[in-house]
Amino acid sequence: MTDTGTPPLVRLQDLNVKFVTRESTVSAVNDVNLTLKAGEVLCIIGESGSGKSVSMRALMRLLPERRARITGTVEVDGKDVLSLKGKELSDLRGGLVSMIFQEPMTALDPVYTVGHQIAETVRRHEGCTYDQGMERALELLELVKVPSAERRLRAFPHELSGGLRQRAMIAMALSCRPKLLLADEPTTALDATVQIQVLILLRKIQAEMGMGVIFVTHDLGVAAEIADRVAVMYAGRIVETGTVQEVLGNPKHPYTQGMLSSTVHGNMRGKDIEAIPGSPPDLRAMPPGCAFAPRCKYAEAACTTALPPEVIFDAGRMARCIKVAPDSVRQKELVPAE
Ligand SMILES: Nc1ncnc2c1ncn2[C@@H]1O[C@H](COP(=O)(O)OP(=O)(O)OP(=O)(O)O)[C@@H](O)[C@H]1O
Repeated sequence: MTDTGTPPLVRLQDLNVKFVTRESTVSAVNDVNLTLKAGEVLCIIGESGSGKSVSMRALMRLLPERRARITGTVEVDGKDVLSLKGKELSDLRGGLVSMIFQEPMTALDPVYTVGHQIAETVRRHEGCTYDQGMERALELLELVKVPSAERRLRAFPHELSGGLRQRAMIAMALSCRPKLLLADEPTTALDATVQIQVLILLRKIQAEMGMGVIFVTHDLGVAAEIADRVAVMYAGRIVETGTVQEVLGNPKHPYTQGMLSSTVHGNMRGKDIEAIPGSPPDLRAMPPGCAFAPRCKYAEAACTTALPPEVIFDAGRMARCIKVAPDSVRQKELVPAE
């Protein structure tokens, strides 16, 4: 439950995803706990391979069913996503939840005009006529600020610039009036000016529609721009959560601190940028203790033998690090390694 007594829009509880092949098992997502309230923007940040996309895909059940072993609880709008079948699952994907990606051509079909694709989606979803669908397509292109929207309805995706294609994909994603939008690095491929325009637009539409958004990025600047709350992932685990101000302004986990000091931001002229040494662990052979310990300048012996507990500071403010835990927690709650 949220503090207003309503169930959260998204609840992930002890989510684990393993990819099993004959040769190896990849622990891509480990014991992830997250909630998202309706109308809130959560950014999941972390470097490549940290499990951000796999967590999003688990939410929409878009992982290869035979290879991906998913355990735990995934609830969206009170629905138990992992047990949905057939029509219930397509209602989730085509209505309640929408997803936008870095590459718009994964969502847009190159052989149909932009207007046709949006109109068809609206027609199927709302049971209206094709012409009504086309009217809504026009409204949606105007909503995402595509200039000369009427003319762009008749354009094929390849006739649009990268920024306009991104806007067309957002229009398409909004066409089913989703309660939840999953955004997987949707602005990463755009140049900085276009990126900021798309982020501001998304934030505005999200607030107007009261839509929940989970936004995946490796870019702290993007998180600062769009997020209400932030979850930092490292090697498949959430290592820190909090409001965007708390996490970026007062990071508690050494990994978050390292990411911030290795990022160029504000007026850094004359200041050193400090890269985090080393690289993330092999997800096929995870170390027994904290996965960040081999790269952490504060690591002590205990960090390499037992998994650090989630240290909760306030509702929603957590860091998984024994260095920030009070002594009582350090003595009692160190979780033995599996
Ligand atoms: N279908 C799959 N089969 C096997 N392993 C996979 C599969 N999909 C993802 N993985 C592995 O799961 C791990 C997490 O991947 P994920 O795509 O979630 O990372 P990410 O944080 O989103 O990174 P990026 O920013 O590069 O997209 C990676 O090691 C990846 O190789």
